[in-house]
Amino acid sequence: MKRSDFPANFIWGTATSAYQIEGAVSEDGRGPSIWDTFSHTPGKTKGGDHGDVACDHYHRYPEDIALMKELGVNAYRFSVAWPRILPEGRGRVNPRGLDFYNRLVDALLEQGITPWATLYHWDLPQSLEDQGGWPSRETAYAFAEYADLVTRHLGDRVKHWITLNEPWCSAYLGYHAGIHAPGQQNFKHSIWASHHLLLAHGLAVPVIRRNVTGARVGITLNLSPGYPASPDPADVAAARRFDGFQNRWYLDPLYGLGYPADMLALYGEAPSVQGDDLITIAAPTDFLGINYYSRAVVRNSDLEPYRFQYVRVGEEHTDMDWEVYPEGLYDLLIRLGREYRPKAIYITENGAAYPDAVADDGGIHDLERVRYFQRHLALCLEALQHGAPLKGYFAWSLLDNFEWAEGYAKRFGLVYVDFPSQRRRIKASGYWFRDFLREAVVRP
Ligand SMILES: OC[C@H]1NNC[C@@H](O)[C@@H]1O
Repeated sequence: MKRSDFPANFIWGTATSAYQIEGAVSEDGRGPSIWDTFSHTPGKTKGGDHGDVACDHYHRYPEDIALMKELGVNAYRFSVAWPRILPEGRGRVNPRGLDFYNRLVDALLEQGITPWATLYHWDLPQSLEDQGGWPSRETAYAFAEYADLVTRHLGDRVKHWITLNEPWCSAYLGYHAGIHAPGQQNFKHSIWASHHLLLAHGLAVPVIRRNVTGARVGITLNLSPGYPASPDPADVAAARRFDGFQNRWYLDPLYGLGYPADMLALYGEAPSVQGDDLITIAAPTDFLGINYYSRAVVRNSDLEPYRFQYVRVGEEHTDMDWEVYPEGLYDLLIRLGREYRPKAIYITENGAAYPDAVADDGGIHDLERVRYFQRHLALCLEALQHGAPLKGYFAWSLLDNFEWAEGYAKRFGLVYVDFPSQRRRIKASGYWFRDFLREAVVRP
């Protein structure tokens, strides 16, 4: 499998997010986000890690763009930090926050790298959380105002917009499991949050189209194909419930099907739908972003409310203890193409954490990660050849960074970051990606 097997106009990028790499959390007028609060709450993150400095990308972005250039990517997916733009979430605008993204976008374009901007990658302004957060409908309206402001300022140069990153994580991990910010454990709030996140997306789509000539708008979901642990009908039904919990709860409303009836019955908890919400949420988009890491294998369980239990399978696992299962990406791409028929699909994240270390020769020989990318890209190609509308791939991540509750111990980067010194070193996987991308470049 080589680059030239893919369409010549296939997008090849790397991805990051603001809170995971920027640092400078109190600089140039940025306000606090729920992740500032959560990561500074004792016991919430491994080793008390937080994003105060992270990869210091706020100051080092020229060096990081030079790394993207060296890798040979033609696109870069980053997120805009809402609390940098609107420190209180609404109202007062912070011009220095806007200026950072102006400089970032200009520097990317100067290097011939197409900017892909995610408007929300989990760093909700704390003041909005204080007023109810995503369980409150007001937050969806605040998001639409934020999207309007940002796209009016960057839309002349940024044409690719992802409204939300992984609303499932924001709603479930943040409001029910409680392992992500804001750390609530309230099922009803997580259902309301999921609805207001989708509503926020739907409200923002027409705003982005109005502000950005030639906009390409989509959303990014973290989707996992679910497989039953056995052919037992109880396990098969559990896999269907997992699929509803993880995938269909978001895909169905986004593609005009409303919330899945089986899940509404299972939950016994209706989202706070009002008026034309479901029409708003199903606003036509130009692409579906997929973040794929692994599959889920589940069996039946009486554990309420989801009534499935994960089963650990497979011989090979990453440092996150996620099974390496590239076949799941193929299955997912084929299913989505057939069942939801998105105009286009982009893999907006795919990658793996491994316990990387600098070897005596100064290199980082992350050959497991090289294999991970090779195997997943091979199945991307197969899915594409079998009709999946796959148009691009973003490796997660450009840099080792703040892996949320896992802190800095989980390294996903193509580039190794020595955090005390902030020195960047391209890993073997980065050099592999570079050579893969160079293969099809027509030499003058
Ligand atoms: O866990 C790896 C990645 N998954 N998707 C969202 C990103 O912010 C994570 O770092």
